[in-house]
Amino acid sequence: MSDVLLSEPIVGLGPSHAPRKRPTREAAEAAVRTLIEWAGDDPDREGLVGTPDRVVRAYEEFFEGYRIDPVDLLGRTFEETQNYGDMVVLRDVRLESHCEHHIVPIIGRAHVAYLPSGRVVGISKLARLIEVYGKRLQIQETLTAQIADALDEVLKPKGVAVVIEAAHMCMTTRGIRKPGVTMVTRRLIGAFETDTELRRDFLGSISGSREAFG
Ligand SMILES: Nc1nc2c(ncn2[C@@H]2O[C@H](COP(=O)(O)OP(=O)(O)OP(=O)(O)O)[C@@H](O)[C@H]2O)c(=O)[nH]1
Ligand SMILES: [Zn+2]
Repeated sequence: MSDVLLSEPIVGLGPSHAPRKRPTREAAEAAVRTLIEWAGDDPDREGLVGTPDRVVRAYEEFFEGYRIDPVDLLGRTFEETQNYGDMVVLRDVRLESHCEHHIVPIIGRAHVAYLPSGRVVGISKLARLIEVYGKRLQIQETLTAQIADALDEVLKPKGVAVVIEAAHMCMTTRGIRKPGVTMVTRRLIGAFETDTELRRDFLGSISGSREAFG
């Protein structure tokens, strides 16, 4: 199997995302073919003959977050805010990721808040930040921490809060098979950690938010 250098390196904050080599597309398709055979089917039958190509294209979509730099994403900020200083909350952002243990979906919702110190970021960039880290192989704790830390490091606000509620298909469709179970994780930084009233405000503003697991 010959390796080619990624045209764009895997990027991100934190030590686990150093630029890496990745295998060729042909090698990736061959691996899917092997998995089809492992499952017990014939990769040459009509219905499956295009599947390795489709799976590799799906992987490009599921994991495109490795090729997007969250720092660039949050780079454009606005300072003309009439000194707006209260918290900004984006709630009920649908979250789609893949569990790094079984490579099956994690589906849920994320709530992100920050307390600006002068600068604000375009609201869509918060949703994009969730996507960048969601479209990588993850465990929910790391995903939560990465989103919060990126916002904190780039925007340098007075505080950041991230809450994720998600269902893990590796727990619902296999293994222990417990449908309806959701995992809740949170990362509170700065004022959200130290100011009890602010934290209560934030948690109140996301409670009773709508269902997003469908
Ligand atoms: N903490 C945490 N655990 C996760 C997450 N996603 C999946 N897991 C768990 O990761 C664990 C992997 O356990 P292993 O014993 O190595 O794998 P396994 O034999 O497939 O485990 P089972 O799922 O229990 O069948 C399982 O307990 C999963 O439920 C996550 O986001 N955070
Ligand atoms: Zn899993």
